[in-house]
This record gives sequence, structure tokens and C-alpha cells, in this order.
Amino acid sequence: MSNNHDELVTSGDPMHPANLICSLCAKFYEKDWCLGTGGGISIKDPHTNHYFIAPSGVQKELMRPTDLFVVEGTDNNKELNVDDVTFVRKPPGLKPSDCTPLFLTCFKELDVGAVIHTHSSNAVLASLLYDDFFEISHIEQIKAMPSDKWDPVANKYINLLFQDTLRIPIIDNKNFEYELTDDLLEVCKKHPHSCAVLVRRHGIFVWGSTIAKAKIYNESIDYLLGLAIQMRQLGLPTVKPSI
Ligand SMILES: CSCCC(=O)C(=O)COP(=O)(O)O
Ligand SMILES: [Zn+2]
Repeated sequence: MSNNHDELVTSGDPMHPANLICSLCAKFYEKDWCLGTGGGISIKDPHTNHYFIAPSGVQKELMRPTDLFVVEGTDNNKELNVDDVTFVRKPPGLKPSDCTPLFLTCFKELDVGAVIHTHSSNAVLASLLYDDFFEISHIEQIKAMPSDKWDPVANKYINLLFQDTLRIPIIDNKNFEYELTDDLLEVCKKHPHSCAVLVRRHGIFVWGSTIAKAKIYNESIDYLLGLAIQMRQLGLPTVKPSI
């Protein structure tokens, strides 16, 4: 391809999706969230309806913006299936992330702006300590997490309160990422207000209406997962029993 639309991923703005994916992956590597090519981030540019996707099997912390794939969205995004989408940019010699069908499922079903995938050890360990849902309540950091409660005055969904319970669905891992699509889709349909899913023995997918929100949720969840693992080691319940 002679014109690979480099202009789609070339910007001096650090907040441009192509730059953010690279800078955040480098930061996430430092937290052991995307070691050895694992994990990734996908961001939608709401102005252009372009979806930025990392290549597969590369060291995510060393990616350059020009390594990124770009998918063109459609009006209602109903064609956001991996076999139907149009890649408006395909870097030569690279293939899109194996997580592409999962990223596109989140964008299509939930109309989110960004999806973060990590192999955080807290996520993997917590997925082994709980069955269908990870649950935690009565921890201050829960207040950074979204709820399903609509505030008609503020015209937005409010965050969880201290005494609320954060619940994150858990699905079982499979040999190939694309095989997780149906289970992820079921989670999206059954729990449309969830902002994450744990994949047992694999990691976590976290999403938000913007990359800033997805990042806040991902950091908060990782902290809460780590805390929960320690609480369980101490024999403490992670959901405070009501008296
Ligand atoms: C050792 S990483 C295995 C694949 C995976 O789980 C992942 O998150 C990265 O996949 P990609 O195709 O984006 O490299
Ligand atoms: Zn993964």
C-alpha cells in the first residue's frame, strides 16, 4: 500500500489516541501489566470515528504510533465485527492484536471510548479466588467506580458509594482470544453497566466512555483486586456482612 495514511497516527498532541496508546502501554509495562507482549489498549477517536488498535505480538511498551492499525467506524457501528471492518491503516509486516474482536465487541455493544487489557497479576490471582464475580465493598477507592444509578439533576450516572458493592464478572479463558468473544458479549448484554470483565488465569479488560475514565477504572480496580487478595489471605471477607 503506497498511501498507508500515516497522517492518521502522526500528531504532536500527546492526547492523540495513537500517542496515548504508546505512552500508556509504556507506563503499564512499568507496573507489570503488559509484560512480554501481553495486554494492550484500543481507543476510539470520537471526532473521526476511527478506532486505534495495537499490532499483535510486539513489545507493547516499545510501540510507535506508526505501528498502529486504524479501523473506520460506521454510523451506528453495527458492522464492528472483526471480519467486516475496514482497516484504513495497516502497518506493513504487522497483524492487528489478537484482542481486536474483543475490543470491537466492547465498542459495538457498549458504545465506549476506550478499552484497556492487562495481564495484571492481581487480576489473575483474584480470578482464582472468586467464582462468577469479584466482589468488594466498604473500601474508599470504590467511589472512583461507576454505578448503574442515574442522577437526573446531574444528567449522568453517579459513582458507587463507600457502602456499595463493586461486582466484576469473571469468564473462563480459552486457547484463542477470539474464542472469548461470545462470553464477553454475554457479559456486555447481562451487565451493561459493568466496566470490566476478569478473564480467569489471563487478566482483565476494562472500559470507559473515555480513555481517561478507563484508566481511572483500571487503576482503581487493580488496587481493589490487590487489596482483596491480601484481605482473603488474612481471612477477611471482601464484602462487609450487613448486621
Ligand atoms: C503473551 S501475550 C498472549 C496474547 C494476549 O493475551 C495478549 O493480551 C496480547 O495479544 P496481542 O495479539 O495484542 O499481542
Ligand atoms: Zn491478554
